[in-house]
Amino acid sequence: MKNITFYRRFETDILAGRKTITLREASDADFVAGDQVRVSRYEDDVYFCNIEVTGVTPVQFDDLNDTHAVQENMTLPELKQVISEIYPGLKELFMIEFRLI
Ligand SMILES: CC(=O)Nc1ccn([C@@H]2O[C@H](CO)[C@@H](O)[C@H]2O)c(=O)n1
Repeated sequence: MKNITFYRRFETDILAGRKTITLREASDADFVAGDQVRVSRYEDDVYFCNIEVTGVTPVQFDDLNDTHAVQENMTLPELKQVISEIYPGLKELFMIEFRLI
């Protein structure tokens, strides 16, 4: 089974179904719809759930909108700030949509 990690501060939102996408750089977006993926925390690799990927779509940083923010359980300025910290200067992102399984 493939694996993906999330920063631990997002674990609660993911488990509650409040965060249903993640925006990643290309090297971290090697998934296709239907993939079942093991999810663990980035900091300590502790497993916390499995997800099914429901879609992978390229998205430009400048095209991020309120729908993306809602799917991340953030405001749009918060989301842009978070992404700018994780991927400084990166314009081409990939939206990985998922659901808990
Ligand atoms: C090693 C590494 O890059 N790990 C990442 C990368 C991203 N993300 C989250 O995805 C969304 C958009 O980027 C935001 O909620 C991010 O915090 C994450 O949890 N863990």
